[in-house]
Amino acid sequence: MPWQQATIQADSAIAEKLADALMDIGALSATIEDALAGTAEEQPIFGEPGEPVDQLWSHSLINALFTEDADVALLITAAANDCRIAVPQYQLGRVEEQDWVRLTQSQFDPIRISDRLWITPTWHVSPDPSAINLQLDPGLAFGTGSHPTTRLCLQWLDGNIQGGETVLDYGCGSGILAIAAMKLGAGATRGIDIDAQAVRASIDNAAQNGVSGDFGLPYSLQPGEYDVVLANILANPLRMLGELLASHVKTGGKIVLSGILAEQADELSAIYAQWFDMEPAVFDEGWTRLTGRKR
Ligand SMILES: C[S@@+](CC[C@H](N)C(=O)[O-])C[C@H]1O[C@@H](n2cnc3c(N)ncnc32)[C@H](O)[C@@H]1O
Repeated sequence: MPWQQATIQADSAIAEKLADALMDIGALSATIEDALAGTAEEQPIFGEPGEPVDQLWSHSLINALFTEDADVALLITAAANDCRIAVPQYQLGRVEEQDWVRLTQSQFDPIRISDRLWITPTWHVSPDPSAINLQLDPGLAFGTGSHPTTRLCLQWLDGNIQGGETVLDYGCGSGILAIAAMKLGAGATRGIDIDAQAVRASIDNAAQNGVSGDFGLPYSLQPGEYDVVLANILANPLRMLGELLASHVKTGGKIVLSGILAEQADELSAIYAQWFDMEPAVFDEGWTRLTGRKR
């Protein structure tokens, strides 16, 4: 069944309200994007829990999907009336029925972390069968290896795990870091996440990869010290979790922090310097990895 797609130009001040009104009035979906995406004027916007983003792009586009028989002109007019704005300019197109699973899968290729470490979706043949291949499919939990924050941690693991280290992955998401650590030879490994769905995904992904990490919610984390603690979360939780994370690192052990924007690096490094001898930050696409050795 094909659908009708309206691409609507919207003032940033009204884009969110108009998208909501379109949904209320019968659109199947309504997403907002940067009208300048893919150009030099593209405007990245990052949000943090507890710091809601009240800003949209200066030029926004709403992509709204409607059934084949919907009177799109009438619906957009009604939504505009709801928002008390003039009927916006829009273009109408058709979205044909496709094999959506295949289309989605075609967007995920194997990711090379290093010569010996690859992240490969299950439907792909591994590019190098002799390498360490993590089989991970995109799912509901964060962590497919494509995001710079994850990649920075995987590169650290690849360069630093020698064998037998105990590892805590705090904010494990898909479990990718814990699983990579185990595949690289780490010893007892624990993964923690506040999201029960992430814990479930980590358990499933570990089984898929033939390793058996111990994953759970934060309350299940017992006092104990690890050789390596990884936390790819975001600056705000990392600010608050410093003391807790430090308490789980052995003297001489390592902390690896990611999910930090480049401009937040100095501040976060100063916080963790209370417990760790911090090392120079490493940057990738505007994101930062911080590492330190526990005193
Ligand atoms: C950016 S994802 C990282 C996932 C994975 N470790 C990776 O590197 O790709 C952050 C994860 O941290 C979890 N998280 C956020 N705040 C947390 C907290 N205070 N305690 C535990 N987990 C948290 C989120 O649910 C999410 O799964």
